[in-house]
Amino acid sequence: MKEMIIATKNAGKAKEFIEIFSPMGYTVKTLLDFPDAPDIEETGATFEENALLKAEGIAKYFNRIVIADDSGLAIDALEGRPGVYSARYAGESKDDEANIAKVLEELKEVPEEKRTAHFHCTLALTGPCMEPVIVEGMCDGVILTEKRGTSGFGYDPIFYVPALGKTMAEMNGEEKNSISHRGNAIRKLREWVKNAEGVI
Ligand SMILES: O=c1[nH]c(=O)c2ncn([C@@H]3O[C@H](COP(=O)(O)OP(=O)(O)OP(=O)(O)O)[C@@H](O)[C@H]3O)c2[nH]1
Ligand SMILES: [Mg+2]
Repeated sequence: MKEMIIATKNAGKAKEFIEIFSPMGYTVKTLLDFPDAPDIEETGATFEENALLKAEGIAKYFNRIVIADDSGLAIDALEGRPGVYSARYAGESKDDEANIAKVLEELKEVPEEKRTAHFHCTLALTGPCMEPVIVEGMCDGVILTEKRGTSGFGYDPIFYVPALGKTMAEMNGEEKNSISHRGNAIRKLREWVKNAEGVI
């Protein structure tokens, strides 16, 4: 069995990587399976810098190829915030509910037509003796005034995708992966992974 390591401790991301890579015959492991793996500080100013920091740190620890994901929500009316701070927007405890509450409070006076937003996902794949591969995916949406749906994670309940007429938390895994920033980025990497079979 082929095994792939995703350098993430986020269970929501882990589920989405498993959904996409399992049908390709990969057993997907994440850092939730390796509690002793080091914590990599996300000190970068961009998604790409943070994805690279996580991928390089964890590839060195395992001495093998890994993939890292740095992602977040950029809200136009908030000049792109929370951006790279999406996970810890309301504090270091990384509380999804508190993050949503903070965004809704900040957008309180903002009318529907100005509540446009975008999810970004940057993936970095790297390992010993190779140049990193970087891909990006995006998804456009609108921030609602209250939560809808219970699936997914993070800001999914307030992120409405006009193309499907649902919030990301109202979609099943297949629907979300078909249009999401992460799904779009993983599909770009999938070609690279197919061509590198036997190396990963
Ligand atoms: O509603 C959402 N649906 C998504 O599909 C999604 N993707 C990212 N995000 C938000 O952006 C942060 C990433 O920050 P992040 O890349 O640093 O990841 P993280 O700290 O959660 O885990 P790790 O991979 O670093 O271990 C996450 O925590 C979420 O708040 C999402 N929210
Ligand atoms: Mg993080």
